[in-house]
Amino acid sequence: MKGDVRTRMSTEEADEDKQDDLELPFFDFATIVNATNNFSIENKLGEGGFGPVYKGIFVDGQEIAIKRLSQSSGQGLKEFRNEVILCAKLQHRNLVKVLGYCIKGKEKMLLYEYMPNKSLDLFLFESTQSKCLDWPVRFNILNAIARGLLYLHQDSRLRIIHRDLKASNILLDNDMNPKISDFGLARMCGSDQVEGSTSIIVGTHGYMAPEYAIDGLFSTKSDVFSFGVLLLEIISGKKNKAFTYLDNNHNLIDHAWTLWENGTPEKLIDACLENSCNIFEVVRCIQIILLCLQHHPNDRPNMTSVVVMLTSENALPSPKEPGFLIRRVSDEEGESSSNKHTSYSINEVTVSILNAR
Ligand SMILES: Nc1ncnc2c1ncn2[C@@H]1O[C@H](COP(=O)(O)OP(=O)(O)OP(=O)(O)O)[C@@H](O)[C@H]1O
Repeated sequence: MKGDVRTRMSTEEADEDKQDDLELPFFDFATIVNATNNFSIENKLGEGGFGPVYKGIFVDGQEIAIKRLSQSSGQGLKEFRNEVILCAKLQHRNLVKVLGYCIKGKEKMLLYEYMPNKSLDLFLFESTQSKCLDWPVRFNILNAIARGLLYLHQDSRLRIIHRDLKASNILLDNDMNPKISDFGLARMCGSDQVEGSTSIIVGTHGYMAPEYAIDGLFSTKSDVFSFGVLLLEIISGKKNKAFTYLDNNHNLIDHAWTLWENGTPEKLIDACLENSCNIFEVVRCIQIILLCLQHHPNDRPNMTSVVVMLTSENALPSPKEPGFLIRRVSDEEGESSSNKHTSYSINEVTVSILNAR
């Protein structure tokens, strides 16, 4: 890496914070302060559950994004190290590249490649982005996400379950190529292990598979469910969690299933795609989505099959009913942030199961 100057320790104190077993370059705090104009508000790109993200520019002109973990985020050194360790071992054109890290006292930061078009959610859901992404762009995005996820599940040195796949974790480069980001919640599993369980459910409402939201069981197939939700949002231009139709008990997954059963899946398609979409391709994608959203993990395809289905014209199986939908009571009462991480013990959570058929 060309940044020897940047990684050089400026103080003895910085040396103390360097974690020698982390395989990523260490950047000293002064370098980052300089690159972000002392974390100025003008440099702020956004804010997630773990803290603000800033744009930075190194003295040689290289642009970077810096995630500064807020001390109240709940992400401790353990999760931080988890993300750093995972990121160091992962390399794929559809995963965001992590350039290094910085720890100074209680400050913990991750440095990423800068993605000029920020995140997919801004294009799909924000009214400020007036430009409609046309179908070829969306189709490229969803195919590329599928390949990134396939790499995580099967082709990387490790087998990774992401656990927080969603539109705001898909970053877009200059040419609108997507890269999956945010590995803070990801879990490694051994070559034979395909699932795990936890009593602490972390993830994002609207994207969690039922077996994960209810029983804390996560697997590559719970990621496949989240991928299905993400695709549904890409095709409809609507946010699953925010979508309501006729009554509050009818969300986007339910709506998609109803349209499918009625033989009118094309009604799901984002209205602004009217002139750019290939209707057969989109309806095929909707069928793939519904296969990914099936209630039982074993019924869902793995990512190898999904990639094949997206790129071939082979006949597809018929989907069974989608998974249960979960909401916390506080959501129904109108939680202010629609995009917050949930982190709660399943014993404490009050869930209402919608569409329990
Ligand atoms: N590498 C990057 N390049 C450009 N913008 C980025 C980059 N990483 C993050 N951002 C911007 O910062 C915002 C916050 O990102 P972050 O990953 O912290 O949270 P999030 O995914 O939006 O939410 P959550 O933490 O709940 O998952 C993103 O939505 C995106 O707009």
